[in-house]
Amino acid sequence: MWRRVASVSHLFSHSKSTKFNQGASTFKIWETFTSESEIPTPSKGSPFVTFVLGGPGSGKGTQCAKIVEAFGFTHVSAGDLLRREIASGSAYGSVILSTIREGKIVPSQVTVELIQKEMESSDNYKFLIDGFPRSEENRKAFEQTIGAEPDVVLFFDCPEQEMVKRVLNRNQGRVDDNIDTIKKRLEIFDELNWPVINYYSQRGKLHKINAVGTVDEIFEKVRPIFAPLSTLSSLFGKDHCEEWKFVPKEAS
Ligand SMILES: Nc1ncnc2c1ncn2[C@@H]1O[C@H](COP(=O)(O)OP(=O)(O)O)[C@@H](O)[C@H]1O
Ligand SMILES: Nc1ccn([C@H]2C[C@H](O)[C@@H](COP(=O)(O)OP(=O)(O)O)O2)c(=O)n1
Repeated sequence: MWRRVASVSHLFSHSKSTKFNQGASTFKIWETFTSESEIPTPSKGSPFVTFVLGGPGSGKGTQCAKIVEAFGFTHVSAGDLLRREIASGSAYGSVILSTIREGKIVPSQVTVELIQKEMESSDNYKFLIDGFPRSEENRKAFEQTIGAEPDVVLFFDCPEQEMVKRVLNRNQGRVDDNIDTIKKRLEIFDELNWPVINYYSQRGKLHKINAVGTVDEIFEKVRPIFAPLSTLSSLFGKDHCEEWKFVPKEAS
């Protein structure tokens, strides 16, 4: 589905101590990583995908905004896409609304289709997929439909009490930000999201982040995970984004 116009992926396959000569200077990249398994290694022909996991109110959306600002990702929030679909009055709208109201998970086919459209309409190659996958069914549907594995998986680990407090204070008028629906969402999170978290943990892709603290404190734990991407920018300048640009297959 995706084609890389030109690739610099070979840079990602070096170990953390690789040195690059640039003029008089020698750059060492990946030094913020502590192990090989933490190095993002986008595969040829795929977008660079980061899944952002965590319970309701754990701060996923807040941290995504910081990552977008610092590292130029495109933020694709599954919850926002579903809410947009409801607002658009589409055929799926009423089913999505009642599912969200009950604190349940919308069928994967619907969510993956919305994510796919959003990715295909973007010029970017770096995506933060926020609030997805929320279940093994979500995960498998994405892999089958989009044909991509995530390069990085973030998991914002937050105590339940803190999540409840944050959601009740969110004040965005969401139909699911009330105590009854939150209880249900937390139950569903416990039941369906842990298998996904364990799956990526076993594959060495999971970055578990303690989500308690100020927004800036938490972001300082997130920043090193993406540092190699900004090292690439400083080595190659903004044009490297163009080199990585993805175009839909049909247009190639
Ligand atoms: N570190 C934090 N400390 C306190 N409140 C936070 C923190 N991060 C986010 N929030 C607030 O908590 C609420 C939920 O955050 P949000 O990013 O929307 O969570 P999620 O996307 O995981 O549901 C928002 O009102 C947000 O402003
Ligand atoms: N992969 C997803 C993501 C969200 N949803 C639905 C169910 C969720 O309770 C709502 C809101 O999701 P959103 O990620 O915006 O909110 P929280 O992280 O739960 O605060 O959307 C879904 O069905 N499937």
